[in-house]
Amino acid sequence: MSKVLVSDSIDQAGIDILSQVATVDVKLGLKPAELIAIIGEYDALMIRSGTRVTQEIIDAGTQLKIIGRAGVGVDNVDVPAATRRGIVVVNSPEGNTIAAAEHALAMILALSRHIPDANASVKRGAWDRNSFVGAEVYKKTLGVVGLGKIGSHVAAVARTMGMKLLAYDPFISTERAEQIGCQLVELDLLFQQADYITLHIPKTPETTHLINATTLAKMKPTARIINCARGGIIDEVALAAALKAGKIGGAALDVFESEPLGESELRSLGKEVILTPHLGASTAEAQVNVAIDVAEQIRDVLLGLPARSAVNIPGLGPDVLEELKPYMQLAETLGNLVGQLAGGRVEVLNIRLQGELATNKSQPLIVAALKGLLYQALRERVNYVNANIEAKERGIRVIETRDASIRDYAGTLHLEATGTLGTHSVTGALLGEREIHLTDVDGFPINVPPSKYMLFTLHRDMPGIIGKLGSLLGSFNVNIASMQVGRKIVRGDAVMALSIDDPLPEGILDEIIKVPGIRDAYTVTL
Ligand SMILES: NC(=O)c1ccc[n+]([C@@H]2O[C@H](COP(=O)([O-])OP(=O)(O)OC[C@H]3O[C@@H](n4cnc5c(N)ncnc54)[C@H](O)[C@@H]3O)[C@@H](O)[C@H]2O)c1
Ligand SMILES: O=C(O)[C@H](O)COP(=O)(O)O
Repeated sequence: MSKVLVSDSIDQAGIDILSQVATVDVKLGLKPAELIAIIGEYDALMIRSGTRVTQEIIDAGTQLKIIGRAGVGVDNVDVPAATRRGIVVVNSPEGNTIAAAEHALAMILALSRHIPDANASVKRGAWDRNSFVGAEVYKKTLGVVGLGKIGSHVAAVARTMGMKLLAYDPFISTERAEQIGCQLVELDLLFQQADYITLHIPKTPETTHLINATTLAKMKPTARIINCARGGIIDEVALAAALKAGKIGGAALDVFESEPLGESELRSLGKEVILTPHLGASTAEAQVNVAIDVAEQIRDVLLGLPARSAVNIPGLGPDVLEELKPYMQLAETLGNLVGQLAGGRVEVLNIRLQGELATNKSQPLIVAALKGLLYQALRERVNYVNANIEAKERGIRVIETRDASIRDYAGTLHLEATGTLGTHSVTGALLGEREIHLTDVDGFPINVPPSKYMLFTLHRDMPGIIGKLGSLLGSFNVNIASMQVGRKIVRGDAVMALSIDDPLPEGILDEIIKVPGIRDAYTVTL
C-alpha cells in the first residue's frame, strides 16, 4: 500500500479520501531535518503553506510521486526541483478563493471601523465610544491590484457596498475589467486616487516590494492598504515608517515577508494597523474544498491516473506526453519569449504549425504556448491544465493555422503576439529531435538556441554597431555568451540575438537604445 505524509493541518475530508488508497501519517510541526529523515518512506506529501519543501527534502524523497498543496500558492515548494525528479506538484487553484476574498473584505471593514481595537477595549472593561470613530466605505475608491480570481470577487462585493472601483492588472482586458465594474488604470493613478488599496497578485520578482517608500509616498495620507496576497509584496519597514509618519492612514496585513512574523515595528502600531496570522484560507468551507480537491488528485496519481491541477505536468496520457514533450517545450519557450517581446497585454496569439509539424496534434502545443505566454503574469500558477481558461479570461484570442509547405526545417512552430504595445513574432524548430533553436525573430532569420538571459535588438545593419553594443555591455560588466545577427538584406534592418550570462543591470536598456542605429532593444528571461 502507498504511504502519504500529511505535514500541515488538513481537513479530515481529505484524510478520508487518501485513506481509501494509502496509509496516511499525519505529523505536524516537523523540523526540516526531521522531515528529511522520514520523507524517503513516502509516496506522497500533502502540505499547506507551513511546510517548506526544499530541494533537499525533494532529493531525500526517493519514493515521492506527488506533492499536494492544499491551497493555491506553491511558492513554498521548489517546483523546478520536483519537476526535475518527475514528481507531480498539484494544488487547489480555486478552493479558497472566496475565503481569501472575504478575508480581504473583512480587513477593509475592520480597518475602517477599528473593530479589533474597539473589541479589545470593551473586553478590557472600558466603554470608550470616542476613540473609535470610523470611516464609511460607501462612495470611497477601492484600488484593486491584481484582478484575478480573488481580486475580481473582492471588486464585485465592494461594488455592491457602493465603492468606486479602480484596478491595475496589465494582463487583464479592459472588457473583462468592465464586466466586473472596474476601471483599468495605471498603477500610479490607482495609488494617487484610491482610499483603499487591496493587493491580489502573486509574489514575483516584479511584484516584490511593489509597495515601498516611493510608492507609499504617492498615496493619500488617509489611504488604507490591505495585503491578503503574499508577504514581501510590501516592504514592511517602509510601511511601518509611513504609518508612523502619518503618510498613509492604515494597513491590514494577513501575510508577511517572513512567517511566522518575528520582531516587527508593525506590532507596536495602534488601531491603524491590523495583523492576522495568514488566515485568508482559514474557513471551514475552504479547508474542506482544498483538502478534497488535493486529496482526490493525490489518490488519482497514486492509482496511475492524471491529476487535474498539476502545476508542472500536462494532464495528458503518458504516451502522448512522451511523444509531444519536446514540441511542447518548444511551444512553451516560444510563448514565453514572444510574450516578453510583446510586453503589455497580449490580445491575439497566432500559432502556425509549419512543415512536418502541420500534421501534428495542435491542442497540446497551443496549451503549452499559452502557458509560456502567461508565465510572466501567473508564474507557477499557470499550468497545462488551466492555460486555456486563463487565456480566455484575459480575452486572448488564439488563431491557429497550418502550413505544410514551409520547409526551412523539418517542422517549425511560428508564434505571433499582438498586444497593447504592438506585434512581435518568433519561430523555432527542434534540431536533432530535442534541441530547441530559434529560427526567426520578427521576420529576421536567425539560428540560436535560447538561453536563460537574452537580449534582442532591432537595428540598422551598418559597420561598427556590434562593436559599440559589445563595448557598452562590457562597460556594465555584462558577459556575452553568443551573438548572432539576422538580416534580410545587406545594410537594411536587422535583428541581433545575444545570449548573456546574467540578467541585464537596470537602466542599461535605455543606454542601448541610445546607440546610433539601434531602434529597439528587449531583454528576456527564459
Ligand atoms: N492570504 C491567504 O491565505 C491567501 C489565500 C489564497 C490566495 N492567496 C494569494 O492571493 C493572490 C491572488 O490569488 P488568485 O487566486 O486571485 O490568483 P490569480 O492568478 O487568479 O490572480 C492573480 C492576478 O494578478 C495579476 N498579476 C500578475 N502580475 C501582476 C503585476 N505585476 N501587477 C498587477 N497584476 C498582476 C494576474 O494577471 C492575475 O490576474 C496570490 O498571491 C495567492 O497566493 C492568499
Ligand atoms: O496560497 C494559499 O492557498 C494561501 O496562502 C493559504 O495558505 P494556507 O493553506 O497555509 O492557509
